[in-house]
Amino acid sequence: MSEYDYDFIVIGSGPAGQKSAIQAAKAGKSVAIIEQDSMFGGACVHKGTIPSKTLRENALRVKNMRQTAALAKFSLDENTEMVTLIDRLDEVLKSHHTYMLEQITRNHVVRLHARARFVDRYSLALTHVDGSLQTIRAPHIIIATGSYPRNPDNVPIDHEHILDSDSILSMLYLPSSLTVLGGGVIASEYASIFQALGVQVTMIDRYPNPLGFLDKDMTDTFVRAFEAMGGTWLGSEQVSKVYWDGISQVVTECESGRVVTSQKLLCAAGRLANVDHLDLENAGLSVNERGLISVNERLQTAVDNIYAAGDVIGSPSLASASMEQGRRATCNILGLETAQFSHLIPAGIYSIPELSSVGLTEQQARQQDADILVGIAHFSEVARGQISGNTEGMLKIVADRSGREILGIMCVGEGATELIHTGQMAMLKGAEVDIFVENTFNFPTLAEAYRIAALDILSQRPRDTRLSV
Ligand SMILES: Cc1cc2nc3c(=O)[nH]c(=O)nc-3n(C[C@H](O)[C@H](O)[C@H](O)COP(=O)(O)OP(=O)(O)OC[C@H]3O[C@@H](n4cnc5c(N)ncnc54)[C@H](O)[C@@H]3O)c2cc1C
Ligand SMILES: NC(=O)c1ccc[n+]([C@@H]2O[C@H](COP(=O)([O-])OP(=O)(O)OC[C@H]3O[C@@H](n4cnc5c(N)ncnc54)[C@H](O)[C@@H]3O)[C@@H](O)[C@H]2O)c1
Repeated sequence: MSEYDYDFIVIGSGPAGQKSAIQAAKAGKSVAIIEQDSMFGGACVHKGTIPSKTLRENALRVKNMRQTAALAKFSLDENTEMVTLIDRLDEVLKSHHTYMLEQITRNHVVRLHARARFVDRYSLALTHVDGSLQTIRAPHIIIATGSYPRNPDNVPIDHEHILDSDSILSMLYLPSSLTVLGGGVIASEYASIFQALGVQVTMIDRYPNPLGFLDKDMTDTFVRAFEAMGGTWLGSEQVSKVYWDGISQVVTECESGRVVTSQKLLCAAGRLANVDHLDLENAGLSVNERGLISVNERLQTAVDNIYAAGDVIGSPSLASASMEQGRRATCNILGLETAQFSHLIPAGIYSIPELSSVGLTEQQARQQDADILVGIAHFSEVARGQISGNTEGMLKIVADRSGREILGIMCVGEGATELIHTGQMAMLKGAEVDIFVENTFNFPTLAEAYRIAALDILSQRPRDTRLSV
């Protein structure tokens, strides 16, 4: 009899854990996936990606209604229940949950509802919901335990007035005003979504611009659009104290002396790796200085039979990247061939308006060479943008100084997170800027923006290398 219960044990059922388990099962291995939550799917399904994007759909509807002259002043009243704004969430979650469970069952992955901790490098102790204990062993263990919101000491989260990204959607009513602490991805998405719903939103961050990893033109467009909806962006402000006044307001004090009051506050100040209950030291593991599990390029930890994937290993902390890391961790253990991992991972921010980016920003590219060429297409120049009234956006292509090699592509505006993939594929295949000029696009489409931005670059090329355009 084997000394092991399974070939593979995966801790965590988020995007990283799921894809890791399915890949192992497809390779004919016996697999157990352990999830402490009653629901399967991790933060992505229950607290993050899917719930926030469901709310966003309704916020967009409200925003689009306001574009009709007769409804320009339309607003939701203060007693609007949050459930009406995420009315489709139950349906979306149920169908996603069913799809995931069917996939797990179809592939004979054993699902264990328990909290796992290491006993040694091959063994895990499971605490089941009824308090019972079980120990299971496997030669290969994958840690995919994800992350949870970081709550700074000076922000007393009570999940009623002062909320984090896990509890924000549990508010009963749409608030009249909301302070959003942070200028990162979660902050920008929720701030613009709530502002589009008519909530008076103030965003506060210690940095001068939100989403500092994105191209400055993109974030400037985001801030302009946010402020045009009535929102307030307060950059370069360090929050010193947050408290509920006990009556009706959350008070946010900044080191500059500025005081902001609002009905609710959302703290979106980053996320921390979920490792607290794992007893990593029993397996011979520890976390790095950022509290993350360090892995090598094969996603292997310092203990050679233990791999890790997803938010628990840090950046880019995306559902999209976590899935791919989970799959690759398993492939690496099994010696299955995978294409080289591409670092061209797109960023997609589901704010209003959407933002998306792949490769270098204009600022990053200029640091390497001041003479790069940049082509811009405004959605207002694209027939589809004019027809749909979606004229707020722009697409930018950053090319090398010859105007041929594509260094980066970024887009702001509705459809940005989809549009980016056309450029991503061109970059992955090493195509030159000309590909967007020499091929036919459907008309009218927003994708035509690629052609316009590429033509903009072609017109700036050194004379002898220009195409006839
Ligand atoms: C508000 C919000 C919006 C987001 N939007 C997007 C988006 O639009 N696009 C995108 O790509 N990404 C988005 N993300 C990021 C995305 O959700 C994460 O990158 C992704 O969920 C990480 O996947 P994971 O598998 O590493 O971990 P998780 O999804 O966090 O799953 C980890 C699972 O492990 C379980 N677990 C932890 N410890 C144990 C233990 N000891 N025993 C058993 N089980 C355990 C947890 O209960 C959890 O279910 C968003 C995140 C948030 C918070
Ligand atoms: N669409 C997406 O892909 C998506 C959506 C949501 C979340 N996510 C992922 O979730 C992760 C967490 O997102 P996040 O927005 O919480 O983190 P983040 O690290 O992106 O942003 C945190 C922000 O909070 C600010 N901050 C922290 N403490 C502060 C203080 N005391 N005063 C003022 N500002 C302060 C920081 O300066 C930073 O800008 C990200 O890594 C992201 O990849 C992705």
